[in-house]
Amino acid sequence: MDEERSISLVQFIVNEGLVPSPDEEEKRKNVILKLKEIVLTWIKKVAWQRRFPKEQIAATCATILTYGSYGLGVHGSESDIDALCVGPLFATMAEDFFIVLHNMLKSRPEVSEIHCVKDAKVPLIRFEFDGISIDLPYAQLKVSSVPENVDVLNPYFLRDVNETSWKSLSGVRANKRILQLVPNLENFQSMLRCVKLWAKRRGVYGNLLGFLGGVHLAILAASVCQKYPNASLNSLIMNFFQTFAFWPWPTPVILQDRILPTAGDAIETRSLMPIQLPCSPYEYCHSNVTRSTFRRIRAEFLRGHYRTRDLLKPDFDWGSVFEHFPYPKEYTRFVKIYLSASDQDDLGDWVGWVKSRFLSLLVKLEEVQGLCDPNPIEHVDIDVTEPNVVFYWGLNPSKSSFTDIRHVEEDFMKNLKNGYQGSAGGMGLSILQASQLPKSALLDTGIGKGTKACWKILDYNLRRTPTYSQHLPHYFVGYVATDREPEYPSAGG
Ligand SMILES: Nc1ncnc2c1ncn2[C@@H]1O[C@H](COP(=O)(O)OP(=O)(O)OP(=O)(O)O)[C@@H](O)[C@H]1O
Ligand SMILES: [Mg+2]
Ligand SMILES: [Mg+2]
Repeated sequence: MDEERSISLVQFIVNEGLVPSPDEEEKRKNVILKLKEIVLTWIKKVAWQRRFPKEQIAATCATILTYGSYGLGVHGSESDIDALCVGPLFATMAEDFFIVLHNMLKSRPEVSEIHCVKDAKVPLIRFEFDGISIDLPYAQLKVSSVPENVDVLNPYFLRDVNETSWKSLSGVRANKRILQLVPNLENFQSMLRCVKLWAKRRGVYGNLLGFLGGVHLAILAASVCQKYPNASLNSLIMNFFQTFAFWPWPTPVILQDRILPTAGDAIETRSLMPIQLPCSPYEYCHSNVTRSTFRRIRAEFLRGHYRTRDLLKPDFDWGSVFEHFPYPKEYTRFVKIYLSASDQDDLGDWVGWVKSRFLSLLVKLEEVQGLCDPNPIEHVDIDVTEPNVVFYWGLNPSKSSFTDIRHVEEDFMKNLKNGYQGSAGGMGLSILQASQLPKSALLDTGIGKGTKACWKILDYNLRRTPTYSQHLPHYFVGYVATDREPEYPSAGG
């Protein structure tokens, strides 16, 4: 039974198109090769500008290290490539990276949509290369040349690195450690692909809305793989749900590591779901989990457990585990968040900005409503002529008297206007009953009948190509920008 279920799960992953084709893989490899060539040319140019002797110019190198879902080998066709540029001590971030390298990239025919993201905790250049979205942060090592496959777990290379570089290195270091610690890489990768799909379908994926991000799920999955080194894919998934359905939060999830953190590395536990990064200084992986999202995530672990625990269930079907979360069935009331702008370009920037501040709206709604479920699915009202994006978040049914949402709207608008550099778009909040939801919101979850939807659904979690995705502004990088950093420590993000 166990084996049968594992086989059907592998088939399920393939049917869902989660594994990129060999052609796509080849394309990604080529992009990385080209990026490596570009940074090599760049570093020689910088050395030449510094008037270094010829031999030194010849000897100096910089490199690219991949991390994120690509680095773990669990990317889909829509995933970006997270690529860290690692340079030697003389190449500065402010000028050599953000000006010289930026200009070199910009002049390449393969590159489009290039933005500098300087105000994030992990500053980066974001662009499209041959149509693949790239996140390129920078780390500067205190060495005169960086070997192509530099070992960023080796203390020699980490001497005296500055704080920003340290944060930028954290994603690569954590990934590398995870890959070293999992007993069976292939099983881990298949498992993580499933877990990510499950989290997206059930509406509990994404750091920006207080759910779990790719790195959190990777550590949770790896911890189960460690505990059950010989388990099949099916058993790993079963154990994943069982483990976290009953996990005694806020006990942190920690990977078993030969190198144990020392007492000096003590970490705070203010996070509701602390998940420790598996590399020094063993900080908690930054997350935005709130009271509401905590409850939602836990309920989903439990549901997963109930759906998978009975190995002998005769009509077992993986499809039911990965069903879309039926918002209109689960909630009677919704808050509608309507965002608009005068053209698609402005809308892209505006929506990205608003999303980067969504957490404050969530916390506010939680305050007045006790519970709020931020559904990440984006809709477009095509009955309205102005470019727009609409969200529907589930609300606490027992607080039905709450209909005046104006002060929440005012508060949030104030927050949005603070620091926005583009031309601010529109934002409106209103309360809807489930029966007032547009048909597409019902269709999306398989509840509605097959009537023609007058709304278009953009699911940014599953597809990275909504109308405005080319214009994602620099604030929307999956990291919370520095000016709204929460109090608890974080690494990398
Ligand atoms: N909150 C965070 N805390 C620590 N590291 C983070 C955080 N957010 C992002 N990172 C780092 O950046 C990497 C890339 O993030 P990204 O948003 O691209 O997700 P991903 O895991 O690559 O998934 P996807 O396939 O959706 O791109 C993560 O794997 C992690 O190393
Ligand atoms: Mg990524
Ligand atoms: Mg990324």
